Amino acid sequence: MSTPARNTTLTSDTPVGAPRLPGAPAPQVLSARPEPLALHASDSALIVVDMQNAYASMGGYVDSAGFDISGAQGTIANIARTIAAARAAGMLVVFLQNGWDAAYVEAGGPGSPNWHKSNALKTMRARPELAGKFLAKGGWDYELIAEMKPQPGDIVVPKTRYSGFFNSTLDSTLRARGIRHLVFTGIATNVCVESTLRDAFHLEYFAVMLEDATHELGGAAIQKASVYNVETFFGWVSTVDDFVRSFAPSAA
Ligand SMILES: NC(=O)N/C=C\C(=O)O
Repeated sequence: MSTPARNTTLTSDTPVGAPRLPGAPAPQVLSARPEPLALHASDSALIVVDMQNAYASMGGYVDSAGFDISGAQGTIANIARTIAAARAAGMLVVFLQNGWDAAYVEAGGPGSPNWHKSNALKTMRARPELAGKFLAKGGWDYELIAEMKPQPGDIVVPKTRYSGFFNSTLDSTLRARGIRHLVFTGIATNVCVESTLRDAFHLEYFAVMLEDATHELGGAAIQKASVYNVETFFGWVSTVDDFVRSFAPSAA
């Protein structure tokens, strides 16, 4: 028996996806790597991760903390296109919203690794003039960006850590609706998108990330590494064009 060469991505043309119940509608086939995915709008959700001023707007947390988000505008346009296609197809749209109460109790105190690793909390401690500004519920930084306002039928799930599944209603919200496939977009590819997608894998969801609808924190090599991780270990990788072609062909 031959073993695959190192760093070779195994591919196949046969679509994969969650088992289908008898009588379930025929799936769409989404072109993806390492193989196509078979999913239907009714058993899938579009997950829009943390498209808040903190992560996508100049003057927000990550910009103020020194990360380069100059490329985020293209990502915003691509996510808006994906949301429109999902809504047209009748696919559930879920917005994750990251942050804490205004007193930062939910952020954890010094006994929490989050208190030590969160660059929002660290930046506010280093620059007291910014205290209370980042990721606090009720503030501009916490708000979803103007281009991504939820519409009736969409669901907003607040979260307090990088993974959208941790201490949140996300899993029960999806299971109650029979969702088995998750389509990931948002910021940041290598932090909250990947953390949530990894947890999705462990919770038996089939997860696909639209690589041109995500933006990294840390540079192009980080984006590439995260895409590699998803494609090789945790799920599938596709593009906005392929998603729109599969679910809203008249908009493609
Ligand atoms: N939404 C994210 O990926 N967040 C990344 C870092 C942070 O929230 O500090």
